[in-house]
Amino acid sequence: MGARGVESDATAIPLIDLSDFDARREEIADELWNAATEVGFFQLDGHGIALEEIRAAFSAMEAFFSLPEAVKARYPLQRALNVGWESKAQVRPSTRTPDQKESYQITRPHMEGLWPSEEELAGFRAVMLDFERKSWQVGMRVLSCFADRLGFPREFFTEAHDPARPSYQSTLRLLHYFALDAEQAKNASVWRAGAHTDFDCLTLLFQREGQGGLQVCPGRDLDEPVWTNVEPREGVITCNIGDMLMRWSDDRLKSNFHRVKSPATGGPVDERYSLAFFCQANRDAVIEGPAGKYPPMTAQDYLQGRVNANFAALADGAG
Ligand SMILES: O=C(O)CCC(=O)C(=O)O
Ligand SMILES: [Fe+2]
Repeated sequence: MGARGVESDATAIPLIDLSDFDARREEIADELWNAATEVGFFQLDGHGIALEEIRAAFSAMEAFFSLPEAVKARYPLQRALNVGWESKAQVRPSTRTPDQKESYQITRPHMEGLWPSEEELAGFRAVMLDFERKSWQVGMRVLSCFADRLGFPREFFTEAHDPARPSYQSTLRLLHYFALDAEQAKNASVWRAGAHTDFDCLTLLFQREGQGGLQVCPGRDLDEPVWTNVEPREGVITCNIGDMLMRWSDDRLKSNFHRVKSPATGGPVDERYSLAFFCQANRDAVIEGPAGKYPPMTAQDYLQGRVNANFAALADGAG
């Protein structure tokens, strides 16, 4: 998975319009189900988050990452709680080198002492909390369609991702991929984000036009992966199914590999920003599929198992 691999644009990433949701629920649920069972990736339009709100979140994120390193370092990543700032600290089993990026994680119940002060960055906290809530609403809408199709009560996943509970662990992640000089850009072992699947139920990704690089590999077990570019479109949300929902659906919904490659321009590469919202079920939610394919497990134990497996893979040299 560390190699550059074959690239093709043969796989279409479905674009699904959520507008007029209540009246069109059945039709939308069909489209989401087909995309999630076949490709594992889809894009959303008509989702109700205004372009100005998305732009405001990107501006606030840029302002955060422009703070001096010494200020950002006051809010360091707390791995166990998935909050705070890291830089070049994420190593993937697929590449074994640190992703060339910095990120800042927001997980509502655990932010004490981790917000930059109003003097350091006025308005940041309010913009981000608002954006987190709006992203959550879109995520829950999509998950309610999967609940219908899986035979769960419609609000089943909304209750499992309840932000009012201390066990809430959905996360908004701000991502800044560094500019690369020509040497780094052509170095095959320099990765923006190495190939991985997400651990959560559903990921919502906001990208900027002209700042591409996300590639997906539909078909989880391919020995020879074929990578498809996901073109960024402003205002469109790119979604993927994560491992937690794959397990919860008895493997019917597909969590697929994806990565962020530096574009092969032959020269230096500009920086890139993206925003990801991870719908990750509350720690005490019990993951149990309708057909009982896997034994029940809490979301906390599930995630811990995944994190441990990643560390083990890094330690024993498996890719
Ligand atoms: O920045 C991107 O386009 C993708 C990020 C991603 O896959 C992740 O953070 O899990
Ligand atoms: Fe991801």
